[in-house]
Amino acid sequence: MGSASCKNSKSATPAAKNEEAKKITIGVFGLDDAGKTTAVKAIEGDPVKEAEPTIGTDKLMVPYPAIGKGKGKSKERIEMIDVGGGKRFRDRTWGECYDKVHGFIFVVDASNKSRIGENKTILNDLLDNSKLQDKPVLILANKQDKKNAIKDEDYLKDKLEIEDLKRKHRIEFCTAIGKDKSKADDAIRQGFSWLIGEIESDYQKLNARVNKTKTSTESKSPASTKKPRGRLHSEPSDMDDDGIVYGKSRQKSSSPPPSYRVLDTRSSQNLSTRLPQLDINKSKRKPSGYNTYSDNDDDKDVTNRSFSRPNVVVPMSDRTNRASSPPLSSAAAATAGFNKKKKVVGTGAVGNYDLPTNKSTLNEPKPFRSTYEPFPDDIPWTSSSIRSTKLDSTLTPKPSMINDPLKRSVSPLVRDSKPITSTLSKPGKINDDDEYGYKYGLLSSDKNKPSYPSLNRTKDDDSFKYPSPSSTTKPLTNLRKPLSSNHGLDDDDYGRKSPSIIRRSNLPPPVTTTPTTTTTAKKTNRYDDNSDNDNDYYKKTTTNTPKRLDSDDDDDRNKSKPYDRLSDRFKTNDDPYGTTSKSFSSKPKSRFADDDDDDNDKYKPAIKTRPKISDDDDDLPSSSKYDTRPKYGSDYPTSSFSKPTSRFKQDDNDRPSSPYRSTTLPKYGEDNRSTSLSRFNNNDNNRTSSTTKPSTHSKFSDDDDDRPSSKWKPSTYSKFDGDDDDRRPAPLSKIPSRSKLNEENDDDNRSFSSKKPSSSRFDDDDDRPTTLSRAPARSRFDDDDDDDRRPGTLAKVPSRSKFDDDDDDDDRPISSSRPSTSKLGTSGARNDYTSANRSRTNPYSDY
Ligand SMILES: Nc1nc2c(ncn2[C@@H]2O[C@H](COP(=O)(O)OP(=O)(O)OP(=O)(O)O)[C@@H](O)[C@H]2O)c(=O)[nH]1
Ligand SMILES: [Mg+2]
Repeated sequence: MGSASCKNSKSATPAAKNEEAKKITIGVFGLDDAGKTTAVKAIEGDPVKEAEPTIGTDKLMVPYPAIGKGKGKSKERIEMIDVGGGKRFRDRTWGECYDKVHGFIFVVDASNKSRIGENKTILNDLLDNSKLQDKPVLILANKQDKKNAIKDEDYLKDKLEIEDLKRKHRIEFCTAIGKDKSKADDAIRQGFSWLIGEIESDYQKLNARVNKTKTSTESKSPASTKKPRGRLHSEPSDMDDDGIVYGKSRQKSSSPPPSYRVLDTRSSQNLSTRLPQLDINKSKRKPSGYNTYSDNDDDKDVTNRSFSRPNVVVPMSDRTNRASSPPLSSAAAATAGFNKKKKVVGTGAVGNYDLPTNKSTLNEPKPFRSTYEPFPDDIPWTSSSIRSTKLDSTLTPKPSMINDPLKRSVSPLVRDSKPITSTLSKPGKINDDDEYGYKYGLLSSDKNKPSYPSLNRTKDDDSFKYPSPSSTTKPLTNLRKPLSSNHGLDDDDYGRKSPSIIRRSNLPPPVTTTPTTTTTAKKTNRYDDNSDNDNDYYKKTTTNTPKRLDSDDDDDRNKSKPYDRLSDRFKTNDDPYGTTSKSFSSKPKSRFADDDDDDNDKYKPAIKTRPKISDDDDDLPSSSKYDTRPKYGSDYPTSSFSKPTSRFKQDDNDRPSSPYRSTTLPKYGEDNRSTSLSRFNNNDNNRTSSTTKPSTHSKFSDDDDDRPSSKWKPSTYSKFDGDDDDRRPAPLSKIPSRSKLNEENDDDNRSFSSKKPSSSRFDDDDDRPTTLSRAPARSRFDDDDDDDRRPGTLAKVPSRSKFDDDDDDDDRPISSSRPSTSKLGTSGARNDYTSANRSRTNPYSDY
């Protein structure tokens, strides 16, 4: 590493001059998710299928292209400065590279037309920058493998507004993720060769500029003559290359890192004297799952790449939600005010707080916990107590309260309601649970909105990449929102405002049996299996459930006179979606129908009126009264209702369950097991695997049987139910991965937990109900924040690729699922996933 730099041409010997002539530094710029890293890796000869989002800057050496005489045959290397494309990086770190490069590459995701305007702005800013003036530029119109990619040069130039570009430039239409693993796409190679050739042709001039800048920098900071070792890019500076004065705001550890690299032109020493000391090393945490980042400052870890990731300095504002964050040292405290204003300390930081390092396992749950931690869990929430509470009208949580996070946090009663919702077997409660998760975990959808711009491929994906407390919750939010919005259940879910009354009144006389109907429903019903699973799960795990259900039912009965059977109310659900319409087009509805079924009868009056065939309740003790269940046998698609909720319930184990999965799965009609999902079926064992578990039980397990589980049960359970603690926003791992939803490939399910699964799922319901495989919603996220996308990590998550193909246009919704994947520690998984998806389509368009 570091070959690029530091020689002063004036003092070089002839031999050194030759050597020096070979030192070329190329900057690689472009928006996040454009494919910069992928392109660089291709040039390096180490192609990757799924590059991690770049944080800060990354340097690596690539072979000299095979141009000129003997070029490419030597050991000469060209330094590539691969920058993170996130907005924060663009704003702060890019500028540090401008004067170091002899030329640059600008990578454009040609398939993402929605960001073409952004590309135009960024590119023109680069072209207008004096530090890059007259430096040759290679524009790579990447992702040509995607069908909607811009392939016309004139068109692209027009869009980028570079028709009149005078400087040396070239546009290559390429596919960075080449098919040939051994070599880069020809267009990339040719373009790179051209670029190097142009630089060589004007090397003296260009190199003089580079050296001049270096000399200038060195003279400013005597300390640099000592060649302190440290992070190249993360070193704070008083002024960035763009002239932004950070001055005191750029704080860093007073004690220089163990090593400073030769290339570091910043004076860490000066900084240390100027700035308050912040002993951040002690609090340094290595983000789990983050593959590329090395916490170790020691150069021993340095191979041919350097990361600019600085020690994590969490902005005070961010720390507020992180109970586990280590206390600030006195020095840190002294600078806290400043940090608070700036939010970012140090250059590297471009995102300090964007970095995954901010998060730790300890931190994850804190944010949302804080709201209700004050309320001890010592309250014996037994089923009976819950029951009694529920019965007590005064204690019954009102939808408004439930929905209002503030109220909940303040009122013990509200909190109490939480357990109720989570534990009660009513189907509607499921919604509540979701609500709960939504409200608390994600309430912050805005507040917690990940601030890891570059990390995420998708806007919201930040959390994926780098799961943080806030980020973790996000998925839920997304998930929940769509549901509620679609069905108008948002806040009313809880309200099962005695929908039963409505039902009962409206329902026709109960149909005792319609075996045929049942059968049909089963086939068509995608949730069939799911329900079964849930049942199994509950059998084993929850003993009280039946009771609760009963009691609940009883309540309903009390209210409703007309009911002959509990099953009646459920039946309605089945009919509409199960028996009558099997087409997936109806899926969206059916999904929700299932979820809501009970509570939501009000929403589906039509359905309710239909004769009820199903015995959801059958198994339940209460059902005995009605005794409907045996009639339909195991085939009955009970699961559909409970499914959504049940999923969460089973999340006990940290595995990311994806509630959505059900939506994606086409298989509901038939034997669940036969479907790809089958792996999840019934295996109790599956639970052991984090990813599969949730899905397995709730959705897929098949107990076709009638066992006494109530369909509602699933619904009633909140995702978090299983774990007492789980009600709170689960850690990322728990959160259903969006990937699951999308997954066309069963295999990939486990690998990702995505934040946004839920939302996506609903988005497309109408449009593409039929194919489970699709990642429905992704588009919806795409546009949210261009910059922000990608959870920071994790999310870059793996998942992004999944979405890509669905909509070429949308392209990446957000970042990141990457992070999440990596964070999850399943980088491999992510890769798998991406690769699998990639074959289909473009992973993420929007970053
Ligand atoms: N379909 C397709 N996907 C690509 C291509 N090149 C890159 N990608 C994908 O685009 C995503 C982003 O690639 P990266 O190389 O990480 O993009 P980047 O510009 O380095 O992103 P940041 O580091 O966040 O700035 C990854 O999922 C890649 O697999 C391509 O030619 N075709
Ligand atoms: Mg990158």
